[in-house]
Amino acid sequence: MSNTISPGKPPRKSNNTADRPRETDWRLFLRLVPYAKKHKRLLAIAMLMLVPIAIANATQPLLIGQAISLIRKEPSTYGFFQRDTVMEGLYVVELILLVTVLIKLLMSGFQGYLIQQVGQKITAAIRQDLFNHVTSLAVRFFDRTPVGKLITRLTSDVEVLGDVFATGAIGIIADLFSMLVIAGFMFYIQWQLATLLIVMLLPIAGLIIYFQQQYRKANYKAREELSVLNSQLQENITGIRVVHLFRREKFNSKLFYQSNTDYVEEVDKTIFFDSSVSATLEWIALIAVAGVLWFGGSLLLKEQLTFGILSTFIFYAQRLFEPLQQFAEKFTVIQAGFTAIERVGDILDEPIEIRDKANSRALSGFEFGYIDEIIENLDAEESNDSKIPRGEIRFEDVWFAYKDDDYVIKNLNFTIYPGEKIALVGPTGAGKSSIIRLLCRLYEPTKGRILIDGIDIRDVPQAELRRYLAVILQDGFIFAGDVKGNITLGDGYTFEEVQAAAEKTNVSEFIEQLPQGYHTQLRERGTNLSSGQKQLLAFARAAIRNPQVLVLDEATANLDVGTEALIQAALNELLIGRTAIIIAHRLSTIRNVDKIFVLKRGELVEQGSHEQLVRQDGLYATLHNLQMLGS
Ligand SMILES: Nc1ncnc2c1ncn2[C@@H]1O[C@H](COP(=O)(O)OP(=O)(O)OP(=O)(O)O)[C@@H](O)[C@H]1O
Repeated sequence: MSNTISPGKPPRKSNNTADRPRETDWRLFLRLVPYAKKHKRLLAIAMLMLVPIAIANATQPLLIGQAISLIRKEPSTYGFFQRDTVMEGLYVVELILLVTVLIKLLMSGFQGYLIQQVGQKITAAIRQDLFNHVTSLAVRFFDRTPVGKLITRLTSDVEVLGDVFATGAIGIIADLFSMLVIAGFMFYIQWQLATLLIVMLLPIAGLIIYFQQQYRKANYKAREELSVLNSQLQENITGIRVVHLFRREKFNSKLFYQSNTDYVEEVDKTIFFDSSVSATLEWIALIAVAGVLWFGGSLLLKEQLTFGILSTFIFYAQRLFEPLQQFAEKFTVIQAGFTAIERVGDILDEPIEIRDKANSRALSGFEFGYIDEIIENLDAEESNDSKIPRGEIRFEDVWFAYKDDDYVIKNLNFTIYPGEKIALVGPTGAGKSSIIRLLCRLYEPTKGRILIDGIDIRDVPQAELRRYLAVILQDGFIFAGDVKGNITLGDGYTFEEVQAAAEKTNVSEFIEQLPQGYHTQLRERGTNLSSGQKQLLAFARAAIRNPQVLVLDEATANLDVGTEALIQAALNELLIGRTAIIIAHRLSTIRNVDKIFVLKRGELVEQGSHEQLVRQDGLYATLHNLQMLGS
């Protein structure tokens, strides 16, 4: 067996942490298109309704102007309204006005409902995609991303996106369309006044766009500060016991105060830009009316304009700026929505570092279902032991760094043969758990490769690899749900299989003592179980999966001596014909393994049986002697 202890040259690592450029609004908007496409029909109906709504909207000022022209018997009165009496003409005007009001009222309401419905569906789809994406990301991503930050993006950012639809802010599209129709009507009726209003509109639109951009920047920062705030909250809640035990309340409160103040400062900036937009629009609408009165008045005096048309334009001046004013109201929500798409997009764009190879079979001759076959063979092995032994693990020139060139595993070469029981020992931080993480492909080696039964683990689908290997950690993680669910973890095992797995690992007695046995509800993170009890469940969880390789990372550290002996007896049975890797600090627990690998600062410095290593008088012997002294 090859075992290269001398370290080679560390491999070079590429630095690919280039900043992603900020996306434009248009590109952000396009991100929603694939989601919107799924609701084409509903959206098409909503968009079609824009036409009658906008026409009804633009007709109303015209009708009011016509009523005035009728009363004043002006030449600008349309022939259609010139009836036998003025009153009759007015009735017609009012009737049409009523129809336009009804169209606007009913259609706007229905359109708003449709858009909100689609919006909520889109938001739900984005939330689902985010969840699926986040849970597929490599562990490395979670090392560098605080949980609170992720939770903010998954909950409140997605919620903000939902608000864009829920508050009707999306109606801005209808408002903009209305502006276009109004502009068309104005030019048709009186081009000079129409030009005046459009000329006033353009610089204001520019100013609004400027404020909008500033608001976006400030809002992005505010959301970042909120993430920091949430990370702190999350950290304090999950670590509440340590906070109390070490009296960190005041100290943490000060830290929180700082983050809270930073957040408020950023929010203040967003309020400033938001108010600037509202204020600008408030006075510009009045100036537009004044402009129409001044210019229209002079035309009227020269008898180039009638009172009817002047009144129509006064209404148009208001209507034209109305969408912009509404924009100001919806502005905050829309901009916050863009920030949310940007932040959510950042996560969705995060590449999935560890993927299954699309054509793994072609690359390595690996057959999909390989692990299934092994498991079948394992079942059969109990009665028939003529099968080829499997469960060989080989590390070939493996290097690994969590970040940059800070290698925690250096030039590792070893082979674990089928059915062998191996122990990894070494001082704290030597890299024992990192080896396990690499073996399960939670991280990829920076250099070198890991083989199971001669196949590179990168060529094995992750789901199969992780069924092939079962890992029991010191902290058995518990999900909210019952005991049975925490053993099956959503796989379709029957109740009998769950019971059998628990019996096989000697944990059935403990489960049956729980208030409702296998149906006892466990709280999130298993707060109603002791650390040892959580570990016991982890054994049943591993056993039911019938793994070929079992990894125990300080798996019995939380158990009392009696329970540990019981589990050990069960393990001895379970491990027959299977490969095992055991990490243990208490060297007495691993005395009987086939081989012990001794690690020091990521390097394999010694290997052999307990007796051989004690005789060798190296690091293992020192650790062993120290423990003997202590006991
Ligand atoms: N997620 C991580 N990001 C960065 N560095 C890490 C990470 N996890 C572990 N390390 C570093 O890698 C080195 C090896 O850690 P590892 O957990 O493999 O040690 P170990 O031998 O299992 O230690 P212990 O006996 O204390 O469990 C340590 O120096 C540790 O600081």
